[in-house]
Amino acid sequence: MEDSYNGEFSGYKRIDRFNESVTEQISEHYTGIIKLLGEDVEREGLQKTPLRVAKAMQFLLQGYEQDPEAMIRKAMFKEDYKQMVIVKDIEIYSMCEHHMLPFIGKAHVGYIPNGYITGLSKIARVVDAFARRLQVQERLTSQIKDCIQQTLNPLGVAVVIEAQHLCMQMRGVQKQHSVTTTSDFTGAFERVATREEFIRLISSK
Ligand SMILES: Nc1nc2c(ncn2[C@@H]2O[C@H](COP(=O)(O)OP(=O)(O)OP(=O)(O)O)[C@@H](O)[C@H]2O)c(=O)[nH]1
Ligand SMILES: [Zn+2]
Repeated sequence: MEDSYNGEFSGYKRIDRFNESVTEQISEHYTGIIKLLGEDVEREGLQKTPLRVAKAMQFLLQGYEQDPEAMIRKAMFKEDYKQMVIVKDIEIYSMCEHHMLPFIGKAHVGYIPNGYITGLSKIARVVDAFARRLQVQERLTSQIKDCIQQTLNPLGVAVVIEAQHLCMQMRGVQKQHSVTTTSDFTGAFERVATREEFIRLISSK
């Protein structure tokens, strides 16, 4: 999808234009899938649906085209601040790799700088870049943590994700209200007191 990048590489992909050949191929597959599911792909409402779905799926899974480490590395600033930085309530729209159905929730990310801070928006961009892939919630949590640890080399990183999985709500076990919480920590957050401070801060309204 070479032609879908902005000129200067910064880790982001332009999301308003997709590679035409890939879009066309995905679209053809969806035409087949819709037919196999018993629908008439020629009827008016469905004529453009395979194309729309092809674009939607590429949007939802655009994380493969992004480089989360590059996003942070281009916005690292020297700073002596050594207290906790927390970005909480970052919306997550990810796709369960088992059923290709969404899981939706919030990520809370904290780190304790060790000479460098990063732009706050970059934390949310890193979350998005990993979320917009076929995922399990556990791996998503760890990938966000590893990315921040490897780039900023902070004194510690903490990531908590709370999410609802449509594969458990719309189908399968059909539990409408279940919420899954995952967490992963490094460094200073392995100390109970530090971790508890983080949990207290992300729990406050
Ligand atoms: N650990 C984990 N499991 C997930 C996640 N998303 C979906 N799942 C689970 O993946 C499992 C796949 O189990 P399978 O038995 O292979 O699939 P299935 O027959 O469709 O399972 P049911 O959903 O129970 O009907 C299910 O238990 C899902 O709930 C996730 O992010 N993490
Ligand atoms: Zn699933």
